[in-house]
Amino acid sequence: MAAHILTINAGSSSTKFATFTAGGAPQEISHGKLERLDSAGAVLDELEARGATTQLAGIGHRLVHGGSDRVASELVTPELLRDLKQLEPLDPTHLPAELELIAACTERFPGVPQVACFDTAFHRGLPTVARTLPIPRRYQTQGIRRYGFHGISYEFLMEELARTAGAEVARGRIVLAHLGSGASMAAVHNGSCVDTTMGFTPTGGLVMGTRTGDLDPGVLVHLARTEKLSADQIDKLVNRESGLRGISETSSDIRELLAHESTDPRAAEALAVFCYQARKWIGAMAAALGGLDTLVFSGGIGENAPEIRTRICANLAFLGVTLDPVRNAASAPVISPDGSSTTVRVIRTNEEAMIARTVSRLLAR
Ligand SMILES: Nc1ncnc2c1ncn2[C@@H]1O[C@H](COP(=O)(O)OP(=O)(O)O)[C@@H](O)[C@H]1O
Ligand SMILES: CC(=O)OP(=O)(O)O
Ligand SMILES: [Mg+2]
Repeated sequence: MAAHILTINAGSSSTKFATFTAGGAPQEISHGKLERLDSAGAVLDELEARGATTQLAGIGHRLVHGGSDRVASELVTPELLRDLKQLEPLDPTHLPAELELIAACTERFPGVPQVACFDTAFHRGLPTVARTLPIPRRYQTQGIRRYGFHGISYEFLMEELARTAGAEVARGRIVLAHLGSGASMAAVHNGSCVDTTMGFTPTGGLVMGTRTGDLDPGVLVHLARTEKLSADQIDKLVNRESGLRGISETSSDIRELLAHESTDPRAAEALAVFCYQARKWIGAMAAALGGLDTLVFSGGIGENAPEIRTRICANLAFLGVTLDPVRNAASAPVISPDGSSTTVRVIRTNEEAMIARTVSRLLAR
């Protein structure tokens, strides 16, 4: 059996993995999804059982946070791991588990090169005006600023857009909407990201499955005082108990909320807030770009929920955004009518493929 590349994408709600051919453009051999497993060891046991770990030429990992210094993918070294360990408090939802997986791979597959791909790298060129958070300047030197996330997905979407719609379209004013259990948007012009909804952590921006997104900081001050919430309790509140789950009191999953919205007003309200906020953020990103040529829907929700896309795009005709109902219902590659001033697209993201391409490129050096 020929050597292959294994990619591991440890997201907040699941771990996705895939294997690809090594050498040349990576072709997918297999992929799968693991629901939450308790330990990195258990993840690797499962991958071994599924035959994903034989003949490894390299392993690629998604790392949600790379801090200020990691602006491109790189080979995993002990120094890199030491640096990343320092960043753990910035993203307790993703980073500790990701670093544990790398350590477990080092132990189990000694000598197999590993590559770290950072979600933050796509946003490295954010203009100062977009990356500056309005707190005292001294905190900037501690790295407190907007980073932006989902960058591996955005990189893939941009490559797909250039491949399917052409380089000129990919240079235009584009809003990429990655709507999954974590959700964010990026505003891209001339191939560079000029703004994004997530901030210092993946808790910011749009309302999500279990995360608040942007929230008046005064709410947390109030709760810290009245309920004496600790930092860990606030973390749990804003990352795991809020968003769609918090509003609906039942589920963080759009499918379940859609199934119950006619009988449960809380589910209906959660969906309404999600779609309203997504629409508002598209408007904000379009304002950052000075107009909109292409809107891309992606992620589990963006790719699979026509009803949600319809509700998000309602009232966006002033931006040139309209949907063709038949195309939208089919989740076609283009879901706007012919001749629209703004083209609305659905692109299935593939973070694993993007990671595999990166591993292949770095191993070829
Ligand atoms: N057919 C569907 N209709 C509506 N929502 C869907 C559908 N399939 C998936 N989703 C939504 O996508 C979310 C998961 O998105 P995904 O991008 O796979 O997640 P992750 O952020 O874990 O990578 C689910 O919580 C669910 O709300
Ligand atoms: C950055 C982020 O929120 O990732 P995910 O959607 O995979 O949780
Ligand atoms: Mg994801």
